[in-house]
Amino acid sequence: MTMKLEPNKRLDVKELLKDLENYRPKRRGWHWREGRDKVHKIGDFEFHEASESLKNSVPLPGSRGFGYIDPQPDCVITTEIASGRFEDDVRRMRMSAWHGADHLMVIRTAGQSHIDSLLEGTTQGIGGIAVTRKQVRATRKALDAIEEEVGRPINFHSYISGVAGPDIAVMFAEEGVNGAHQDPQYNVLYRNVNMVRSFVDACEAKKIMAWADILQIDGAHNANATAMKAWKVRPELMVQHAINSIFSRKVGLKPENIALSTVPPSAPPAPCMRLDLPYAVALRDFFSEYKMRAQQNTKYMESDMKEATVTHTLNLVISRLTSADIQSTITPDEGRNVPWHYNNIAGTTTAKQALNGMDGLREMVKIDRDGPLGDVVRELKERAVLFMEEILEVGGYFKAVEEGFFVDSGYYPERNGDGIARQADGGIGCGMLFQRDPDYFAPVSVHYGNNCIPEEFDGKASAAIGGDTFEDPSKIVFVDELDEQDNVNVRLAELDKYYETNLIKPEVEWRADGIVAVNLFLPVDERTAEFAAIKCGEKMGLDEVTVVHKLAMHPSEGTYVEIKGKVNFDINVDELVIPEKEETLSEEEIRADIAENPIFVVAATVGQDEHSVGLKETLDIKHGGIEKFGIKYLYLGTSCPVEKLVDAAIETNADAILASTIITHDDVHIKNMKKIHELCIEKGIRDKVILACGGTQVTNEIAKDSGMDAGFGRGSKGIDVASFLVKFRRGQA
Ligand SMILES: Cc1ncc(COP(=O)(O)O)c(/C=N/CC[C@H](N)C(=O)O)c1O
Repeated sequence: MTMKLEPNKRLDVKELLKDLENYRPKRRGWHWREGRDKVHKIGDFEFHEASESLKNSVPLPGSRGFGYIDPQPDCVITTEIASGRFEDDVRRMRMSAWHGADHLMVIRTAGQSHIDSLLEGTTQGIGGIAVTRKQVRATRKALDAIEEEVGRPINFHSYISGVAGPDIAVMFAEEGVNGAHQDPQYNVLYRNVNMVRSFVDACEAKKIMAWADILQIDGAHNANATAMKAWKVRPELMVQHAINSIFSRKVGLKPENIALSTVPPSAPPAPCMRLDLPYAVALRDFFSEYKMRAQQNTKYMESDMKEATVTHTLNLVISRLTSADIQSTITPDEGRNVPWHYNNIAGTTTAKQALNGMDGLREMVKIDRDGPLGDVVRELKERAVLFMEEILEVGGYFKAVEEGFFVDSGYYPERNGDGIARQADGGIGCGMLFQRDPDYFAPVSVHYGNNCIPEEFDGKASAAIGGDTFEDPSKIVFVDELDEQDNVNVRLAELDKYYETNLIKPEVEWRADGIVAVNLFLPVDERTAEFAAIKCGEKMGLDEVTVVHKLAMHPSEGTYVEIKGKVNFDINVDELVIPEKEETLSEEEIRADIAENPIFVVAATVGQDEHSVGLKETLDIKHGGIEKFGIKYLYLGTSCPVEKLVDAAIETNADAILASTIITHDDVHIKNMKKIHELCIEKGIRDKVILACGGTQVTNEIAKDSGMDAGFGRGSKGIDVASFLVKFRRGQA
């Protein structure tokens, strides 16, 4: 039943859908990363806040300089995926897992909170995904295979809220969901579900979550995103955390499964550290027995992905200066539209990179509680306690909600009277609560509150039905599809020519959606640039061109614009001309050949170029350069005129010239390569000397087109060059 994934094969959605009715989750409950409390020796370094490494992963690009290590931070890292089609989301989950996410959160389709039953089948979602049993089961089955592939358990997460909360809790427990948001305050404040109904439902839902060992995330972060000035609700956020946490404890959730959803309430250009760090400290003072789920604040995210990433990084500094058991990421394009594949990865890798970089920060930097931070911490706690006291004074939580205590834009005890007020006798589901009869009996194994179990069942309520679905999964009713049109099979059929074929199209959310993004700069004001950019996209042959981001570089000098549009072609990969990848000879073979037939090389960084690192690494023995294989060389340094380099080759009767060129302004790298080639012809040595050029923007194709015998791009090493020289001399390259 378990799918097997091969790294060099795409996930087969059709195989995933096979035999779903018989799929059973491998395990229940939340998984924390392994090895969090030990020192990890990874590459040349020790990590003090890391966890076990992955079996398969994609390291950060910068890992190239560190032996391609990919240290995994100690905390769980989340990415939220919900393109609306689960069959595309599972592919994106696989990509995210390889980049370090082990908590995959699926946000529900708009308004699912108001649906008072379970959705069945796999309908397409809007701005989220229709969370149905089939979608959950298919996703958990895919994650079973993905976690095998990366070598780390993955937590699958969604939401237990809305009027069908308890039903969803049961389905999640049956299907092995590992984490869920559950906070009755969310229903009340943001979905206007009747407050009494919400708390009664929450008793049932939380009881079931406790049984299934599902980790709970609360909903306090929403006040952040909803309040006019989020930093003003800091006292209230702690009150909301307190209410949901103690309520959850009373129902039976264990503290280590109660995660507070904490989001730094502000962002630059505000002095966000001075507002958010004291808050993070105060929160952790109050709630040290629970887990912290830190997340970037989505409220201040605009369409500028770089800006979003910098704010995200500042949030991560707070996590490292205080604590985060789960670091949930937000995609940098959250401020634009439904997140795109590669932006889920971008959010994940921002977290991984920053947390790697700040490993052990608290061993060096201490929070100074004697300075201004201490005063703010105390003040925030006082304000929170006063808020809680006033709730009691007015007659309790429901009364306080009716009086609009929550999400008021005032900095409590200030009040601006613009809080979200709900009536205890109003909202969705109002009047739908019925007192249980004295002899009420529910034949289920997990249930909240009075349950008068008949003597004959000896305290085992579910014995009345021979066991319930928690005990006997064969009793789960699995509905494959309800809607003949809106289901995954129809979607797969529509795109059949792009599944397991040689045809591909660019995509950002869904397979073959054809969407591409183009970044351009136009030397005009913002308004003109917006329309000119669209025209550029159309002239490039894109359809449905829209601007997804624009930023004035100057009121009149120019504007940076990002557009998206659809291509109306697909690529047949079989028709691509892909040059054979150069196979590198073994070290021994290279060394033996050089020992028999020495090679002498002259090398320099040419033109006005001062970049020397890459060439030095290619040459000297310390970095595995060509010297390591016995090749002798004369290094002429940087900014070396090509004439001087060619003359040196003549004087030393060199077998090869190695030129390095990083700068590509005005295609200077190409011009220099051509000049070396022409000079060698002029001086009558072209057929006696091997010409090779390296540089971050150099490819083998560009170099050969410019008269070189080979080109070496980013990431090339000494052995690549040495192997080429030997093979070329043998006439094999
Ligand atoms: C406590 C709670 N319950 C339910 C829902 C979702 O409920 P609907 O299906 O009604 O949208 C949410 C949503 N939060 C957004 C996710 C955020 N990006 C996060 O990571 O926390 C929620 O916070």
